[in-house]
Amino acid sequence: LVVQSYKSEMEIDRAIKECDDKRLKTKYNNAIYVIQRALALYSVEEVALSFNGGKDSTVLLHLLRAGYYLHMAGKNQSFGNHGDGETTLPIRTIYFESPTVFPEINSFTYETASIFRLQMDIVRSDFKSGLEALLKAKPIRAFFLGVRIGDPTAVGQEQFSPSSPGWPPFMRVNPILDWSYRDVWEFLLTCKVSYCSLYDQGYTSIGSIHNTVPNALLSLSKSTSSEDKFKPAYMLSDGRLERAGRAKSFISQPSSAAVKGFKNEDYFMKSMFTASVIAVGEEILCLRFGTVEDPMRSILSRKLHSIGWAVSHVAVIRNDIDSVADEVERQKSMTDMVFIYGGFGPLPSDVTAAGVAKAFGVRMLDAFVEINNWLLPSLPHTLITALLSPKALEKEFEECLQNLIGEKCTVERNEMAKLPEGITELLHHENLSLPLIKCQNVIILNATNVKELEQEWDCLIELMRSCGYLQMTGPFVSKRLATMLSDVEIAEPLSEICMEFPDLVIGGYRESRSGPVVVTFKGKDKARSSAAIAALLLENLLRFVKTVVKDYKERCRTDETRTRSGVLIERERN
Ligand SMILES: Cc1cc2nc3c(=O)[nH]c(=O)nc-3n(C[C@H](O)[C@H](O)[C@H](O)COP(=O)(O)O)c2cc1C
Ligand SMILES: Nc1ncnc2c1ncn2[C@@H]1O[C@H](COP(=O)(O)OP(=O)(O)OP(=O)(O)O)[C@@H](O)[C@H]1O
Ligand SMILES: [Mg+2]
Repeated sequence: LVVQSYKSEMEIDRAIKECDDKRLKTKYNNAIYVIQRALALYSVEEVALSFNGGKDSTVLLHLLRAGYYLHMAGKNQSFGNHGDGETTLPIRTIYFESPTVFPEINSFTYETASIFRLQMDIVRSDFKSGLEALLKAKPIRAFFLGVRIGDPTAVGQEQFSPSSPGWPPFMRVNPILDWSYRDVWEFLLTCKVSYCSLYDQGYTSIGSIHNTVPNALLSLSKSTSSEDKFKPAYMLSDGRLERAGRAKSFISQPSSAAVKGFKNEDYFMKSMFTASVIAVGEEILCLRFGTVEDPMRSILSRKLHSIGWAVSHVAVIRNDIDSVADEVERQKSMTDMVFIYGGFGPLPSDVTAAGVAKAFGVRMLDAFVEINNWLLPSLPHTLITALLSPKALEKEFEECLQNLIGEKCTVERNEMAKLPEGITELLHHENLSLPLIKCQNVIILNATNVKELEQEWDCLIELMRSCGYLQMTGPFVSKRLATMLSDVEIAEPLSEICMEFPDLVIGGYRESRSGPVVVTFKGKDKARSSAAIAALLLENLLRFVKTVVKDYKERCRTDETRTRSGVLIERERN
């Protein structure tokens, strides 16, 4: 039995007011201000606390208790008291209980609800439909959430943010949006409130049982094993690594990115990792000069194919922030990973990073301030995957640039050191003079030619593989058939084969107007492509015979010597 330490809302307020941590006091006062604004805007029935037993929502619960107490005190009204000295928070609490939640989180949530006498609604469907049903049944207009800057879901959010398009209408109130990992632990420890026991076992951010492990940076032994002992979460000195115990999830979003002419792409894209490749630059677009070739696009696509990824979209766009932002915004939600290059160099015309920032709705960093003393922790080899603090990040990038171009860099250096705020990770490799920039699922490559691209790719693969960002699957195998049959003649048998082989992408193109139609079969399993080809040949046998007869008749009529007998020549290409 875990006995939670009970603290009254007055004690919470007092603990902060009496501590000598100025930063925590400021964060606390701001959060209380946001809570009080929300309580002034909405009635108690119209607000709800979104609570899931995580550390951030535990902070939020106690802030809300204190905030509600102060709000009522301001109105000279008393807080709900049961006469037994215990108080209750009359704000509805919502818990989305999932079957893959840690039992420790679940029991902490229920225990907390019981101790603080929360009216807790348990929702067992997904967030969106759960919220839809809830809003129909209850007068809720705003939810308090423990979202913090740096959380993947925080991008573009403010302390008051309306729900996203496509979600039911409500206000998201984020009182601890600007709190750091350290602030969260300062608060929990200063107020001496209970938190879920998993945080004492090395968990630093908790998702589902399938994607969360203790944070390896808290491990007490050198080699990681299942019997490892871990330090408690509050010992993590670098909060940027809070999510290091979270596996990256790369579930492909149902992709509507069409690869023209490919019949099975919907099925295919859903079961594959997909990437888009975006080239930025007037010179690549050939809009004005029409001369520069860009072999990088096809090389990048081939490299992606070689690790089993499908390239679902390739674009060349103009060198301006809005074009980059529009394209990145579309592609980042359509594909698993976006690779962007060009528009990036020691010129003030660099717009790629600014466009990426705009696509995510974040700012570019301005002038840099001194380096934080907790920058560059001694991480495994050359990789820093942390979400660096904006200032530190900028400085770090700037230093790399300075090493690279030395004294020559003047004004442009500062321009180049600007990076999207809060979403940037720098990927360092000893063979790269400049780190690669990763903004969530967008990778900004610095390469300006094929040789540089190949080197960056090798480093990227090594780095991404080591931290699980890029899932390698088997390479694609592609087989081709060339036929002199007309498009109309092959359409029907091909669509039948497509239905029979949904795991293959089957497409067709013409090498020239009068040349053969080339049918391509792409998939992970060579035997499946061969089987599809065999089936197509069989399917065609009858039509083939018919065509020969028809050709013969036509030739007799027109005296034409050219045969259209549709000889199928099998070629193979890996
Ligand atoms: C009360 C509530 C409101 C939410 N509102 C939105 C929203 O407006 N837009 C959105 O994309 N996600 C919304 N979500 C989903 C969250 O962004 C996020 O997916 C969820 O908290 C799960 O986070 P996790 O995947 O890190 O566990 C909401 C979730 C909750 C609990
Ligand atoms: N299953 C859920 N039920 C109710 N609210 C949730 C749920 N999942 C997330 N939330 C809301 O979203 C906020 C942010 O979730 P997030 O996972 O980042 O933080 P946490 O769970 O509180 O802490 P941790 O980062 O340690 O997991 C939570 O504080 C909570 O308000
Ligand atoms: Mg969580």
